[in-house]
Amino acid sequence: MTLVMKFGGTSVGSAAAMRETADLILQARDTWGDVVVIASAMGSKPVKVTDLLLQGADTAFAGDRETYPRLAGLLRDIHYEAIDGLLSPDGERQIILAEIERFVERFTSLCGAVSILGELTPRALDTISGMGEQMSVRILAAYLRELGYDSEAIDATELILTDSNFQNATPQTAGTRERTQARLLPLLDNDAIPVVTGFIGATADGVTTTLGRGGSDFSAAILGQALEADEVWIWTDVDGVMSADPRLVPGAVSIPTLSFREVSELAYYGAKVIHAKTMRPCVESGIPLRIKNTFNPTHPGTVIEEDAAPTNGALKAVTAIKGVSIINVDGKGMIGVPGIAARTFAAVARLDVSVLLITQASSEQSICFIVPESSAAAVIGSLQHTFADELRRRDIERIWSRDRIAILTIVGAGIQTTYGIAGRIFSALGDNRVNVMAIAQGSTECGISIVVAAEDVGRSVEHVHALIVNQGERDDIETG
Ligand SMILES: Nc1ncnc2c1ncn2[C@@H]1O[C@H](COP(=O)(O)OP(=O)(O)O)[C@@H](O)[C@H]1O
Ligand SMILES: N[C@@H](CC(=O)OP(=O)(O)O)C(=O)O
Repeated sequence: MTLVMKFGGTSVGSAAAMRETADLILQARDTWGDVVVIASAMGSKPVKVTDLLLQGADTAFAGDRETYPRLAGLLRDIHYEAIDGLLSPDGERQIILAEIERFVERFTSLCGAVSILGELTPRALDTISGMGEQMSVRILAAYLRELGYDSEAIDATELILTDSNFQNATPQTAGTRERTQARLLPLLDNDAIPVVTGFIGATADGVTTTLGRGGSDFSAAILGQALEADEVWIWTDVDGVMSADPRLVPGAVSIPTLSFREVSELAYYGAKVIHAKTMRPCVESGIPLRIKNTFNPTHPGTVIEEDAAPTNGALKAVTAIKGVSIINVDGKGMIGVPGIAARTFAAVARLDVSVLLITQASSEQSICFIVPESSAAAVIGSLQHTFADELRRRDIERIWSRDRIAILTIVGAGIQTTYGIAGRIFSALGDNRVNVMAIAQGSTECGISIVVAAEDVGRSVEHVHALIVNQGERDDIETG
């Protein structure tokens, strides 16, 4: 039996966390036989190594030559402290310290080059930001060896073949399968434990790419699919997927079972606990996914599979994304004119901006959609250019945006089929003076997304969450 286990930044964030992680790896190995480990960059909150690497690159690009050397020192300290806590002086300590030192020097010289050239390409950003995982896997694998187990740190640049869409690369399934099986199966046959970098892959030319922020979960699913694993487990710092972000809602409860569709909707609309792309390889290969807490491993966490248990109540979780803008294209001259929507979204697509939610008034007098706040001005410019004639003729009266918007998403498989659900949600918001600016039924039909002003989002999450936990007697949501 093969189990792929991914450990997030907090699970490898310190020597103590890495000890817990190593215990979990060895226990799983006793039960499953073959275990493949994926690790993220060290990230004991609030300091995430990936953030430090990106900050170094960004400040160097801005011409600041003081910050990246300071960050290099911090990177060295974080990794050296873990090494000192895990590896003995008569073991591999010096060798691994020297390996980390080489990465720190590389970071410093790459940032130096960025500051001199005044150029920071997405390709350079991927090389720099992927180094956190390259450092953490070397420490974890060395610690497993120190405990007496055969283990090898592997850069996923050897396994995950991607396109060259730097920062958000797409894996190529066939090439990845071939490389992964060729590299990992012999190790597993020899009872070794591969410890693979999350987050990164490489183009056919061997250039490092990254799979998008939080992408180590996706790495685990990609490797699970490539190895035809029996299950993929994501180890993090909470008891699975919860009814809301526990950092925002202290009363959030763990959800024992969810379907792939429900989790995809939650992840897409901001639940950071799992990366939105993780589900696809698992769905394609029918591999169940489990989310568990490294720091509370006896808790069963959340199991995600196609046939999740039917729900008693309809609502399971609420999530929110901030930092988005609403864009409106309004005009009576749009009524019944074919192609307005197509031209609107073509204008957005030209900017490579992703649209998070769309609604259209039934009279076709307005199209409204949501984009990241950072893209709003460019989107407005592109739409004004596209519809210059219609604006002149006043067929389109106004193209406008509003910043400081949030999307609230409520998920649950029974949401469409249970009477009164939408009414209860809107009453909860209305009774608490939250103005609803737009609504969309989730594309996967198990969610409702509601657009509200950013200042209302905290209250909205709180009151909708109260509805979730007060749905009466339920056995699909744990309340303890
Ligand atoms: N619905 C949710 N359920 C559980 N955790 C959530 C949810 N929404 C947001 N989170 C946040 O996701 C965090 C875990 O993701 P992340 O910080 O990326 O961990 P890791 O470093 O282990 O990948 C949790 O600490 C929690 O604050
Ligand atoms: N280290 C990368 C990838 C990742 O998935 O990290 P984590 O598992 O800690 O969220 C990031 O911060 O984006």
